[in-house]
Amino acid sequence: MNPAKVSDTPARSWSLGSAPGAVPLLGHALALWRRPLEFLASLPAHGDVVEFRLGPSRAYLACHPELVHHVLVNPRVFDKGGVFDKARQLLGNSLSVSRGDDHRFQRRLIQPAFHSTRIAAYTAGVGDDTRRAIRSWRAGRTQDIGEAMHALLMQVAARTLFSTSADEETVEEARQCLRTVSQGIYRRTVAPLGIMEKLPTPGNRRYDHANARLREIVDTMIDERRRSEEDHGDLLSTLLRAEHPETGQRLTDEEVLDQVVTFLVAGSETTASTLAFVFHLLGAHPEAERRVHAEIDAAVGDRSPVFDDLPRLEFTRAVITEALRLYPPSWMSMRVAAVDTELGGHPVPAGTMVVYSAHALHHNPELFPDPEEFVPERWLGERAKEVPRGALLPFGAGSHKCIGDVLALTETALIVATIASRWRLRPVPGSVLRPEPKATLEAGPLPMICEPR
Ligand code: HEM
Repeated sequence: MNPAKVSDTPARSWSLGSAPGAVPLLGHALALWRRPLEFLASLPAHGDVVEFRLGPSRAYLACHPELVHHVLVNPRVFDKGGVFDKARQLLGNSLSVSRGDDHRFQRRLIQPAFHSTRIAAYTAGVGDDTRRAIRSWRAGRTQDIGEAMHALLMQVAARTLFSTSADEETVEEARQCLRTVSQGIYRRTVAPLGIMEKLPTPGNRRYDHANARLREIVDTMIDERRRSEEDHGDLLSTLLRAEHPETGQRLTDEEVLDQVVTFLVAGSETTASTLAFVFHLLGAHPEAERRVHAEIDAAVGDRSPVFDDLPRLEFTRAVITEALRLYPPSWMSMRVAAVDTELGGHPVPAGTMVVYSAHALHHNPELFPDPEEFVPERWLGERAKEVPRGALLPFGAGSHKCIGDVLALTETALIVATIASRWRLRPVPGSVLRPEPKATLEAGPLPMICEPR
């Protein structure tokens, strides 16, 4: 097959390395399975492109930001195959798993719904939702901040997507279903064979039930909304009214359902984990915490923060960016070479898996000095300009770049501002952060003590 027509890899001499420590038959599969973060972060030291083996198959990690960019902006060559094909069976043909012309079509239709001018309206109630959620917090009480943020995020996601149509009980039920579905999708996409999920085990039955119930809940809301024909100013209304700019085509109810479930899966745990990491970092760095508190007090005071306050929360946003650098929720993603091609001048045969890892990029000392240190100042003023282009990649790049990035950053900043204006969260002595790399990077158990400010 002829090499595909792609924008060339940036011209310079790129080094190809091999991951050390391959085990007979398995290659590096065990290392990637058992300690994925350490394994991925160790690879850039061996080259700009590093080859590793998963059983008999060869795979490549694109380590240099320019090569990662090259992979992500050439989706016809580096295609969303592999796990995304399996995810498609689970999520329907929605934005995150579609490809090619179909993806381009969906993206054009849906992109306006995420335009920054709409985000202000979607997030208008986030501060009030957060206030309500933390009303039950008591001085001295310990709580798992990951769990608390997950519950809150589901309320916020429901508000953003469906405004007021969901009652609290239904939202909580949807949250429980979403947890089961997200974990099930992860297990099913990484499982090499499609047999295990078809067996009538209790776990599979739980997954099937949660998936059916979640879709039923969302379906009911779409149905109600279609009948009322009112514009509620939320994401669901925008999706239902979205029209392709050229063809005028709209999404069917089934397509809206797939998209909404995808937004819940792609947007809730990622944002909730980011918040948990932010509060963990603030609890561990009192000086940064003081600065965040002072900034929020000056910019927002006692009222609920809104979208327009964000420009004045510069340090708070730098803390969030630094949390996303240290703990990117989307820690690894992959593409498959659709045709024989090359990466950094090295041949990549069709069918080869090409991986990019935000975790590996963000922890590379060549890109970020003292990569393990929490330094929000990296993202302020002139210093921010020193960060190499493409080195920070929490939301990916190219045509599949996260469509919810502005929404996620806005929700995160508003929630941090609302909570930090009232509470300081202290780590429980002796508790240690152990991030869990699953479908997203989760914070794991994170007990923190609430102290009123
Ligand atoms: C901190 C929170 C979030 C992070 C870190 C994050 C990260 C990412 C990343 C890295 C990708 C690209 C994956 C790849 O290249 O394979 C992605 C895609 C996507 N994200 Fe997010 N995301 C977040 C929040 C959200 C939210 C709030 C939504 C929606 C409400 C969302 C919806 C999506 C969708 C639909 C895609 C697929 C886009 C496409 O393929 O065109 N995400 N996200």
